[in-house]
Amino acid sequence: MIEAVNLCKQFDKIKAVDQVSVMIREGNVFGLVGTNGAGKSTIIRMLCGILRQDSGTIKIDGMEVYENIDAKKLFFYISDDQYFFANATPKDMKKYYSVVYPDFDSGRFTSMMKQFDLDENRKINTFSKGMKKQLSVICGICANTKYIFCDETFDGLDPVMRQAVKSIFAKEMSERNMTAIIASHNLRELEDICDHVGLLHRGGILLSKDLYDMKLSIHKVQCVFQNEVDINSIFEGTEVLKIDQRGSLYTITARGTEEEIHDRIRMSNPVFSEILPLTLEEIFISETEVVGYDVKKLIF
Ligand SMILES: Nc1ncnc2c1ncn2[C@@H]1O[C@H](COP(=O)(O)OP(=O)(O)OP(=O)(O)O)[C@@H](O)[C@H]1O
Repeated sequence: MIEAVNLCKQFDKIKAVDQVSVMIREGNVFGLVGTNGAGKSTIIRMLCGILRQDSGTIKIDGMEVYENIDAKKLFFYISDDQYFFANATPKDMKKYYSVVYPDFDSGRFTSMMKQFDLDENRKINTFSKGMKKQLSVICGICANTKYIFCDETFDGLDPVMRQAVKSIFAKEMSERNMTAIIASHNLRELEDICDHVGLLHRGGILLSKDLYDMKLSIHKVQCVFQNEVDINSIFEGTEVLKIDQRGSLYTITARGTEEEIHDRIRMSNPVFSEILPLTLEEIFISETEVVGYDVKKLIF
């Protein structure tokens, strides 16, 4: 488990990270989403022990991470500006990582390179940006670490490759309970892979939720009633996040289980009612609107 409590980091006058606390459970995929400059990379760099926090604590499996080799062996970090040795080939990087990570799977590295159609013997500095990203992902997966930190890893990959990488991640999670922390400025990118999303804004966490819980606890219903109704009295005692009315058609987003919402609507004799699926984007918009933020400006 990774546990960070009240992390703060300041660069001169810039408060890059301000009192951030996160708990990342084993086997989970934690998405860190936020605009440019929100503090995502700074948090990941602190979690990896590259930067030292000004205050707060970070524990990976109970160990401090800064300058602690035992803790660092537990994870692989794919940074947004990946580093490879000058003039190195993928084969050189494989040799290097085999020394750093005791469980590095060299056989798998070779077979994944073939699968991704990358040449192990070609100089990495002749690779395209996307090819370098693919190589980093292959190195990260083959390191066989318990945790993997990814900073904008899907950026720069074409849509087919993005899906391929996501399914490799999903397989690692189901087969060996790998835990991933993925930073992205795009919420849509995280929707199909994350279990938990933290929304970062100006160095602080605005919202941090389990996607499963979120999807179970907010619903959108579309309905038409026979007579004039007072929506607020139908939903009395529960929080209505949004009401949209077009003629006699209401679209209501409210907190509650599917059952609870259906029951309330049914009591008012609707002509028609249907629960509609909510995207992660809509959930975030609803959740942050109620605390006074226009999330569309922050992440879309
Ligand atoms: N080494 C540094 N020196 C000075 N300021 C820094 C440094 N690293 C980050 N910052 C500042 O800290 C803030 C957060 O930066 P960070 O790179 O963590 O954001 P981010 O959310 O990862 O952004 P992006 O999506 O653009 O990569 C920014 O204002 C940035 O200018």
